[in-house]
Amino acid sequence: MRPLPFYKTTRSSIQNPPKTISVLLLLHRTRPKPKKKKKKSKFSSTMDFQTKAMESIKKYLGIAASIAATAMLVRTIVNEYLPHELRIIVNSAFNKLFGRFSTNQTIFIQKTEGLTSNKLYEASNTYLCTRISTNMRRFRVSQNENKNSLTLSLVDGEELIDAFQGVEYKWKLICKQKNQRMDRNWDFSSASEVRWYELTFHKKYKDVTLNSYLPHIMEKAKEIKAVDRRLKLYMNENESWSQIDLQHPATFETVAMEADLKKTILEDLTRFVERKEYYKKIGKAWKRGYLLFGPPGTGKSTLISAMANYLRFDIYDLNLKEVQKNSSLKRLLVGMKNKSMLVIEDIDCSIDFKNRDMDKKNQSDLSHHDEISLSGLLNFIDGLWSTSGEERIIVFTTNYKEKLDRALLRPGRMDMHIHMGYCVPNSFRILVSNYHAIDEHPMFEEIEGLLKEVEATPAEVAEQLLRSEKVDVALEGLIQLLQEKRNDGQGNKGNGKDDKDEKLVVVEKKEEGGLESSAEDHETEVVVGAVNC
Ligand SMILES: Nc1ncnc2c1ncn2[C@@H]1O[C@H](COP(=O)(O)OP(=O)(O)OP(=O)(O)O)[C@@H](O)[C@H]1O
Ligand SMILES: [Mg+2]
Repeated sequence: MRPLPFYKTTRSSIQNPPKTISVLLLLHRTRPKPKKKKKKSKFSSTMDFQTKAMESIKKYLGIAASIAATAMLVRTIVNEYLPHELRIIVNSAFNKLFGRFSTNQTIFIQKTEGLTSNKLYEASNTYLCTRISTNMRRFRVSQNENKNSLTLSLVDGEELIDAFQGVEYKWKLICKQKNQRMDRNWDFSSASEVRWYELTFHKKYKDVTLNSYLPHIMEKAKEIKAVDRRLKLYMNENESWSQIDLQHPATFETVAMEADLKKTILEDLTRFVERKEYYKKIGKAWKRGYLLFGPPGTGKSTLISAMANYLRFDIYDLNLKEVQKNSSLKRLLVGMKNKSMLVIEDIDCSIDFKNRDMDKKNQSDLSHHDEISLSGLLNFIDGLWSTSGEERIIVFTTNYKEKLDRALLRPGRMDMHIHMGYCVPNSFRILVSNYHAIDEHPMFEEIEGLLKEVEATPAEVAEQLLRSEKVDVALEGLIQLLQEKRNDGQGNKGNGKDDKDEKLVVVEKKEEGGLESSAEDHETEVVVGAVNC
């Protein structure tokens, strides 16, 4: 017999056990001995194995989750309550410990760095607005005063997944109220809130992130801002520029001109902005000149606005009558920003430009030394000014190309000469589609026939089209105007000053002496879209 636990075993007690003990003894004796189990395999069946495996996984996941939760809790407490120095020590210990197990790396992009704003944060903000999906659980929507479309953005704590060159990036915006315990080094600004982005990616893509992804975001943000920003129209008063928002709605779609010419100009502008490296290589200032000529009301100013809207360039409308001296002119030109257009309208009459010989005389005459002159303007545009900025377009307009000084027309000065002519059937179709949104009408045939006979400017045609919202009434008015012109004989083709066989002409002076020795490098004359009348 085996001794009972906790009972003092004496001979007499064994022989005469107390009553309760006897019962227990009985029970103890009568309890069937546990049968020895046959040795089985550890897992009786596959099911058993799977269940055990699941249980173990659950157990370990549970442990891992509770470790992570505890770690997060400790970390929060540390960040909230510990003094700065201690916090750094504890945090770096945490990072060392958990960093070993993590394959990810996280970059913090704070809104402010010290007192200044962080450009990378601003760029990320702009960039991420374009990456938000409307399928996200939560996102912010706003509408800017200057924009027609809605802007979507991230909300605090929401994650956004982005991809770049096959790498996945996780973005998260964090906003925190600043409190006294918050690290003073964290944010010096007076804002009551601190914000930052957390950018997480696999650590093997650290180099791609720093060398390609972040620069890509900066570049994209620049492009987005360029499209969003309001264009400015600068005008000179005395020696300084004053600015207003440029709100001219003209686009290349709405400018009424011959299709081939339009295409040529568009391609030329696009090539110009894409050729930064080429200009650098040939050692030429990154600028391009356009001379727009044609009768009043043919769309020269409209085309300038369309060019500015297309390139997203500000316009500097230089009134030369306001400028007395060459030195003032230089000051104004130097004050221009990059990515801008210098426009001098009616160059032939905006200043009493004597011919260049007179200019030379003036320069030798001390009394006229600083007086504004054509050579002063051209030399400055070609010389110092060109090298002080980038991406500049210069546009001169005139109603009388033949009156212009030869210096203005010489090759290399104005790269393209664009003739804006009277309204032709093609331009009429664009105008009528702009104003009345129609492509066909029974009266078109008569109008187009009349336009081939008489000279009417697009401005005149546009004015008629605007007279009534009813297209029939407007077109009848236009027919009447064109018939009157024909009957008067004044506007008949062949009589006017703008008597040309070609409605639209581009005379392009190609760049000379470029390193790229191709046919392009020779001076060429291109006639585009000649429409015989
Ligand atoms: N080619 C065109 N395409 C579209 N609209 C035009 C065109 N030409 C003229 N218009 C209309 O006529 C108006 C006057 O045109 P714009 O001021 O562009 O002519 P301009 O050639 O600059 O004249 P000016 O020589 O007198 O300065 C514009 O506001 C526009 O409504
Ligand atoms: Mg004009």
